[in-house]
Amino acid sequence: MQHFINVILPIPLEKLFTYSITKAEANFLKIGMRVAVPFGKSKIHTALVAEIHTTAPTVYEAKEIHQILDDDPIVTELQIKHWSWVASYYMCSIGEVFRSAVPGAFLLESETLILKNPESIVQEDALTDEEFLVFEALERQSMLKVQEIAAIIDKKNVLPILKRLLEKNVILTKEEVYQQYKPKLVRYVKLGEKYQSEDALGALLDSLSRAPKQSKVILSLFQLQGRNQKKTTVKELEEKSESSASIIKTLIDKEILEDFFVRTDRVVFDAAKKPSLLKELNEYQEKALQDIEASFAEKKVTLLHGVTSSGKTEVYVKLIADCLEKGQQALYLLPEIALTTQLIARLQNYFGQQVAVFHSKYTVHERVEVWNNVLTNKSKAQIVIGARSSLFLPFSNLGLIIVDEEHESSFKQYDPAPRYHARDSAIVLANFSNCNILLGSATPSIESFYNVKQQKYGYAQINRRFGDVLMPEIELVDIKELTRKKRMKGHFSERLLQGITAAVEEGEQVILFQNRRGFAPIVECTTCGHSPQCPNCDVSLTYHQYKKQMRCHYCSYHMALQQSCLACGMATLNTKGFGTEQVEQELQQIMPKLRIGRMDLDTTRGKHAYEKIITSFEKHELDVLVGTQMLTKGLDFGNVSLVGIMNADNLLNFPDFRAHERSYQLLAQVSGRAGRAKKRGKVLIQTYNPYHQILQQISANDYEGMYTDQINERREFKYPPLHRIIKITFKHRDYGKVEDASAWFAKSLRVSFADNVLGPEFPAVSRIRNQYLKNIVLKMKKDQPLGKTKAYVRKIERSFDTIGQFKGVRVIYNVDYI
Ligand SMILES: Nc1ncnc2c1ncn2[C@@H]1O[C@H](COP(=O)(O)OP(=O)(O)OP(=O)(O)O)[C@@H](O)[C@H]1O
Ligand SMILES: [Zn+2]
Repeated sequence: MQHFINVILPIPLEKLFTYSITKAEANFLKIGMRVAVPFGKSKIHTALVAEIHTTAPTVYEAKEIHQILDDDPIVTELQIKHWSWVASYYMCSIGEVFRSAVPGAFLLESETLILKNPESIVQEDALTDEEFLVFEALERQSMLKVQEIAAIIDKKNVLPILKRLLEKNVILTKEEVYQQYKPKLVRYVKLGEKYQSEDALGALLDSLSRAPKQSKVILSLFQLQGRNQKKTTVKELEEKSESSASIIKTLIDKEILEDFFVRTDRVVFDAAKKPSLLKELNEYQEKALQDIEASFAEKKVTLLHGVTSSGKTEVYVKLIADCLEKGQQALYLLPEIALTTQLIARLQNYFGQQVAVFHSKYTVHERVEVWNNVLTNKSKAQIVIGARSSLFLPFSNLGLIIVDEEHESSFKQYDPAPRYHARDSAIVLANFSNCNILLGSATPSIESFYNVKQQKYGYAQINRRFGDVLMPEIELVDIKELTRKKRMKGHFSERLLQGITAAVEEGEQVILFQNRRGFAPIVECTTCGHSPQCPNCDVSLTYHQYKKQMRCHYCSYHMALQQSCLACGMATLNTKGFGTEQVEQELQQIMPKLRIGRMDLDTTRGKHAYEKIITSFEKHELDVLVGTQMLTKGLDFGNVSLVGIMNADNLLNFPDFRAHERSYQLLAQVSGRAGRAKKRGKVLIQTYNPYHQILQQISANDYEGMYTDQINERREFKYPPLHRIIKITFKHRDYGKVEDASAWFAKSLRVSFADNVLGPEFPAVSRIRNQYLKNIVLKMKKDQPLGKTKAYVRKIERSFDTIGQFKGVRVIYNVDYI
């Protein structure tokens, strides 16, 4: 009898590929192990075993596998089941899900470039002979392909060796080097082990009396440590003792000093610190908790709808504690992990070292570590906090998923495939894992609230803020009149300036929100009307005053600000619109004494930049924080009494059927940062259109009213959650090709779906990085069988692929989203 495996290759192949294996291999292999397989012209790929069987493929002859890479599965069968759901629902291949789900180091192939990890301190005696050979080869040549390494050490089976070296942090794959984020190691010193006792120390100082420079180093170390009781870096010691690196090195060589390295950015929890007791819930939180538990008992997805600062996090903490008590794992999904230092600290405070953070910005090594800890159910990874990709971790005993801020649009991945929604995929994962799932938000998505209304989801509510602080008072400031009468100071109304002054005089803090970064979104010539465009994208360039640059926010294009118009040559360039940078600058001019900070993509690029701004605002080193929507995400500042929204209108006029819902959510979330701890907060919203329905609903805190309006609109215009949509995007450098390809596709779709096909239409930004884009939207009734529809669309795509004229046009699917 012959044996075969079907494997998942990390590439966009529609089908699993079959390879032949020996009987012994069949006995050894398990689903979820990796194998190295030949694919295409002499290429070796890492593939994942998905099925083991005895049926030979009919249309091709199965090749043999190259080798087995794992001793135990690294992926569970449940994951494979979940990944195939993701692939089929979001119309991509399971290989694409596999590729994005596992750390890059799991996917070595013959072409992968390997290099030495420059940050790592390698203990050579901890390496096996073979590992050492690889290490040595990389000392001589900085970068080698996997197949070259195989040749050097004369071994075909090189992948298992590389796998171990990756785990030991000795080597890196090339992709990793290109990651924008590099971990930083700081070098510290302490007194050597031998000199810890008084006697030994005395003897040492005596013996050093003839080496004044060395003894000065030792004395400086005492001074530094004595004063602040903390670890001393080599750099500090060098400066303090006015010595050189070589003197310190001599002392280290003599084992009088000992150096050690600490990663500065890793989320480490002080093991010595005792976890805090959970807070006692108030009666509203308690009631919500009971409702959630009752709903869990009925196996329902449950929505916790609690106003901002109602203490939802403490309810999650209770549920997590219960889950751990049952010996199960908990997953805490967040929209953007970079923005959550506050939350991580809060959870570590309760659960100590059981909290693991999974983060795409972490090194491969760290991601592999979390992966393995989750797989083997280590105590270090009982709670995983992570952004959307942590959904793909190898949980073996998942008891609870929390989707915090479930309404957030960043749960949707747009590029590359899988173009999935993490909340919806989490619901399916919970179902497959038979575990509880809680969605939480102060402003639930229309979809989730609809499911509550349909009684598909359970529901729990907290209507008041913790500590009975009132919801902030919201005031709309009509700036249309003020602008006409020229009574604005820059972009500030008198009312807003008064508010800021009053708050700051009381020793309170202010948050100002503007939805655009940069100084001004558009530069326009007042003579000829020309405004500089990005040469690669169909958008105007944004003016950034600080760098005196015009920048494209879609690609990285930038140019120096021109003195005169490129079209007509007149020196009449003017800015239109405004961004956070301008808000900051104007306010500083109006109130020079104010301490103002700014938080947007431009000020938070460095790894710690974000944390720094938050911390200095928390410590009240700043009076005012100006920022983009980064400010909205779950921040908890006690001293903010005023939130100012500079201009609500640009949010509302977005060309997306979710624009009004999003505006409501965004405004409610920013407003929610005001008055959280003691006294009632105030929100001032500047707008040209105070009668806009959404602004009225925001002022009245009327979520239900907003929901009713939106659901009616969605019903009328056939949008989710009442209808399903698939957006099909066509992409190519050639304008004409995109036109023809999309027209052909739309015509084919119309044969079956008639009026339910919209477009093709160019999106608002119809060219990005020199690629033209055109969209078709397919709408479906809820009861129309989804699988059949998708299969039909795929069939059209297959015919499309055979048409030579459309070669190279990319077809991209987005399900449920536009
Ligand atoms: N039971 C409790 N005992 C003491 N303090 C509490 C309790 N519940 C909440 N708090 C405090 O109230 C504040 C608001 O709570 P929390 O941040 O959990 O609200 P939230 O509902 O998650 O808000 P948002 O949706 O705006 O992020 C926090 O500072 C928190 O420490
Ligand atoms: Zn561009």
